[in-house]
Amino acid sequence: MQMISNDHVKQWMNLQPVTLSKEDTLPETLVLFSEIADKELPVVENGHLLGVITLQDCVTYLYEKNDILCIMKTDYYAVSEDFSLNDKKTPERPLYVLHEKNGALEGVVGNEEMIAYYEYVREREKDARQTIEWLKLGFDTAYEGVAIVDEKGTILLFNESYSRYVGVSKEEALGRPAADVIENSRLPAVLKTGVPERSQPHRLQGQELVVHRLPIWKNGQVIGAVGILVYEGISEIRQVLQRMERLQTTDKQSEKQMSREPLAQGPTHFDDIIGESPGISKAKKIGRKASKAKATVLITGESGVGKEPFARAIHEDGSRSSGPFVAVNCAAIPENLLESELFGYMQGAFTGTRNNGKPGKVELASGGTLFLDEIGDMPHTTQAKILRVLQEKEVDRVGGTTPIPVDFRLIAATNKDLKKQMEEDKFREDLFYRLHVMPLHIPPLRDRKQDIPLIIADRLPKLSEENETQETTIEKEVLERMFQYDWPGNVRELLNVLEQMFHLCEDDHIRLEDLPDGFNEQTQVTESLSEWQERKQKQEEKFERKQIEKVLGEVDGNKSKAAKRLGISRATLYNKLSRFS
Ligand SMILES: Nc1ncnc2c1ncn2[C@@H]1O[C@H](COP(=O)(O)OP(=O)(O)OP(=O)(O)O)[C@@H](O)[C@H]1O
Repeated sequence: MQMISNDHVKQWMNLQPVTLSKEDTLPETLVLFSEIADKELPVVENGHLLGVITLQDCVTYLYEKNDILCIMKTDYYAVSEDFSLNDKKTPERPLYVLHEKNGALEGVVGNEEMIAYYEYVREREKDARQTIEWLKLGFDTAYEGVAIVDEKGTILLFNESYSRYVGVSKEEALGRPAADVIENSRLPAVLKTGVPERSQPHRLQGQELVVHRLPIWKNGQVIGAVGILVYEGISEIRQVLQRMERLQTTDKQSEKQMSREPLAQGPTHFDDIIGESPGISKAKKIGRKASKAKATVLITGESGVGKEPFARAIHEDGSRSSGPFVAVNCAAIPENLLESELFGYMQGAFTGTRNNGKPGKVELASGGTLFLDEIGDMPHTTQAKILRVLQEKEVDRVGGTTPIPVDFRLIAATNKDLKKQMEEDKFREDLFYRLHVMPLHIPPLRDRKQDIPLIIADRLPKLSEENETQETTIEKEVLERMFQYDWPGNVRELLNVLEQMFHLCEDDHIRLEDLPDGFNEQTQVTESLSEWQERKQKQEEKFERKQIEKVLGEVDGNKSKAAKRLGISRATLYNKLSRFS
C-alpha cells in the first residue's frame, strides 16, 4: 500500500469542485467562470469526467453556439490520488483526480488549492531552514568531534570539535578524502566492511582518544560513515575514574593530597591545558608536534598566558618524560649568580665555598628537558655560554677545566620581542636562530575570551574541592563582565580574580559585587602593565584586609591568636592593621 504524503494531491484536492453538466449553456457557464479562479471547468455526468470547457472557448463561441458539448475538450490533466505535487513542475491547468479503478472524479486541484499548497511548501522550507540552522549549531557545539563521509570516503560534514582535534579547519577538510585529513583514519575500512567499530582507542596528533566509526546504511547499501571522537583524551577518562576513586576513598588526608598535587603545579599535559579557542588549539597542535621532535622550542607570549604549562606538557608528552624537567627563570636570578646556577661550579671556585662544588641546572637536566624561562632577560655573556653548550653539547662548570658532556632538550620562553631585542643588540642573533627552530606562540587571553568560561568551569570545582566547601556557582552577569575586560595579566590574572571572588562570595555563589573594583567600571579597561600591577596590588590588599577582619572576628579581636591563625608574626599583623587604618 502506498503511503500518502503531504505532497500528494489527495491532501489538497477540492472534494466539491464547481462542475458543469451536459445541459448547461454557454452563458450559464460564463457566469460560473466569473465566480472561480480557474480558466477551465469540468463537465461531469454520474460522477465521471466527460471533458472540460475552457474560458477562452466559452468567450470565443458565446454568440455562435449554445451547447457546451460542442466546445468540450477531452485533453484534460487527469491524475490519480497519489500524484505528488512535488514530483513535476505542476501545470497551470487544474488537475482532475480520478479514482484509479472506476475512473470517477474524486476532486480537483485548481488555482486556490495550488496557492494553499505553495504556502505550505514555503512554511515547510522555512521550518527546514530553521532546523538545519539548529542542527548546524548543535553539530558545532557538540563536545564530541563528528565527521561524516560519503561512500567514497570524501568528507561531507566536519564539526568544530573535530576540526580542533585534528587541527585542520573545516574549509580545508570538506571535500577531501578522510584518509588525507585524519591521521590513521579507519573510516575507509568501515565503508568497506560496513561493520561499526565502537569505543576504539585512536591516536590523533599524539593524543589518545576514544572513537566510534559507524557505517551509514540506506536501502541495503553503505552510503557513508560517521566518525565520532568521544572524549578529548583517554587521560580524561582516567581523570573521571580518579575522581570516582577519590569520592570512594575514606582516607580524607590522601584525598586532599591527590587533589592538591596537580593544582600546585598547574597543567602538565596538553589535555589539562584548558581552552578550545583557535589560538590555543593551534598552540596545542604545535606543542604536540614539538613533543615528538628533538628541536629547540621557543615559546612566546605575554606574561601569564601559560608558557610554563606548555613547556611541561611538551616534556611530559615526549620521549624524555622519564627524565627530569628542570626550570630556570632567567629573570628571577641575579646576574652574578645565573652562570653558576646554570653551569654549576667546582670546589673552590668561589672564595668561601667549602663544599665539593655543585652541578648546574644544565647538567641536572641531562636526559630530560631544560626550560629557560624569560630567556629575553639573560645577560649577553651568559647567552654566549649557553649557545656554546648547545653547540658543543658539553658544559664547563665555573672554575672547572674539564668539560662535562650533557644531553638535554631545550625549551625557552619569553614575553619579550626577541627580534626587537636583537635589533637593539640586547639578544644574540646566533642564539636567536638556534632557539627559533620550533616557535610556539600563545595568544593573550583577550584574543581568546571564549576560553574564559572553560577555565572557570575547570578551576571553580577544584577550588571548592580544595577548600572543602559546597560547589560554588557563578552568575552569568559576572561572566559577561569578564568578557568585556581586557585581561592584561592573562590566565594568571583570571585565576587570581576567580580565587579572590571564591573567597569573598556569600552562600557559595559569585555575584557581580564580588568582582574586583576594575570590573565594576562599565568602560572597557585597557591598561598598561604597571597600572594593572597597581590595581592588582590594591585588590590583593583589599582581599587581605577582608581575610584579616574575618579572622579577627573569629578570635574575638585577639591579635596574637589572629596572627597565629593567619600564619604571620604579631608585628606583621600590627603593621598591616596600621596600614589599613
Ligand atoms: N590554559 C590554561 N589552563 C589552565 N591553567 C593555565 C592555562 N594557562 C595558564 N594557566 C595557569 O596560569 C598561571 C600562569 O601561567 P604561567 O606562569 O605559565 O604563565 P607564563 O606565560 O609562564 O608567565 P610568565 O611570562 O610571567 O612566566 C599558571 O598557574 C598556569 O598553571
